[in-house]
Amino acid sequence: MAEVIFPRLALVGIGLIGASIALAARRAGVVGEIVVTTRRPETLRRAEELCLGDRYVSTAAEAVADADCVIVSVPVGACGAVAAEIGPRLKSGAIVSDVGSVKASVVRAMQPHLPGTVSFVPGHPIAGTEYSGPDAGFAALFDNRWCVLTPAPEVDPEAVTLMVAFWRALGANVETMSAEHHDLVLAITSHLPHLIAYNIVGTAAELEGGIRSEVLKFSASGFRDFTRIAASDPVMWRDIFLNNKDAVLEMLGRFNEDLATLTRAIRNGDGDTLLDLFTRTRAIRRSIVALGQDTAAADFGRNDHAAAETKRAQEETPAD
Ligand SMILES: NC(=O)c1ccc[n+]([C@@H]2O[C@H](COP(=O)([O-])OP(=O)(O)OC[C@H]3O[C@@H](n4cnc5c(N)ncnc54)[C@H](O)[C@@H]3O)[C@@H](O)[C@H]2O)c1
Ligand SMILES: O=C(O)C(=O)C[C@]1(C(=O)O)C=C[C@@H](O)C=C1
Repeated sequence: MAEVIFPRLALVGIGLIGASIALAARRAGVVGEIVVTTRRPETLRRAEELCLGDRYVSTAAEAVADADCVIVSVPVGACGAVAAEIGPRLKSGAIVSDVGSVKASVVRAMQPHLPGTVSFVPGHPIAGTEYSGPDAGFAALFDNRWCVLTPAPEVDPEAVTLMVAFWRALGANVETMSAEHHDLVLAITSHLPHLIAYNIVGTAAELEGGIRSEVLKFSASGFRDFTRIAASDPVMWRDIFLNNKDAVLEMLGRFNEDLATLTRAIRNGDGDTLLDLFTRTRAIRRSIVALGQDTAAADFGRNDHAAAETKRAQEETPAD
């Protein structure tokens, strides 16, 4: 039996990530009691039906009382308001963390509301799917995925050690870095890919009637892969782009320059430029696969949900 790291864990927000933390923490046996709270009563009821926690309470302030660790798993734009609500109720010595996809703005929004008696260890598990809500959670989500922690240099190292141990127990590999560095890296590896997916699916949707229906009919795996990403939660992604504006604009600027180079190569029939880039990008894909960053856990969960979604869509769509 694993050692309990946090006798009482409070989860504020119980969607895909909050639910997966609950399931993975239970699987690992590293928490005593899990207290769950979320904004909407129907989501809280659903979390209870799914047995994600031990206690379910209607306010974040109530949930965090006496918690050893509090993990906030709500859209990044809502983190500041949650911190303002829980700040006065936190136990002295507690650890507060989050899972937001953007770090610097979340730190700016949350830190001022947290008392000096608690340790703030912001986090971001780089693992997810395009699904949302408590039903989407699964215990293996973090297996062999990265979790980045961005504690300020003055944070109690003991608190950081506990959070590292917690995420490792959940299956993740952990690295610490500054919030600003995290935001720059994630702008290119996660945020820009989502922007491109939203844009290409939007462009296809704007095509005139005849072509548009053919795009849907003949959507082969290339376009289909983009539609998966473009199905990700709209509120979550609105908040990410609004909160990582500078880093995303920096990467978008570089992207646009490189796209102009490709545009010119196609116009000029410059096959060497195309071949050179495509050869280098294939090598990158192969090294990512070799590192084991593209497999197993998340795909397992995603495929389960994808199969369920396909079945649902088939049942709901009348054959014509
Ligand atoms: N989905 C992913 O792939 C992924 C991966 C890593 C990190 N994240 C980050 O995790 C966080 C949660 O994402 P998720 O995918 O679990 O989302 P989700 O939509 O599945 O769940 C969000 C939860 O937050 C609650 N919530 C929503 N708005 C709120 C508000 N204004 N105030 C309080 N609670 C509110 C919801 O009721 C729900 O319980 C986000 O910050 C996101 O950036 C997401
Ligand atoms: O796999 C997916 O569906 C994801 O988009 C997950 C993904 C990512 O971009 O890798 C999305 C946002 C999170 O902050 C972390 C992970």
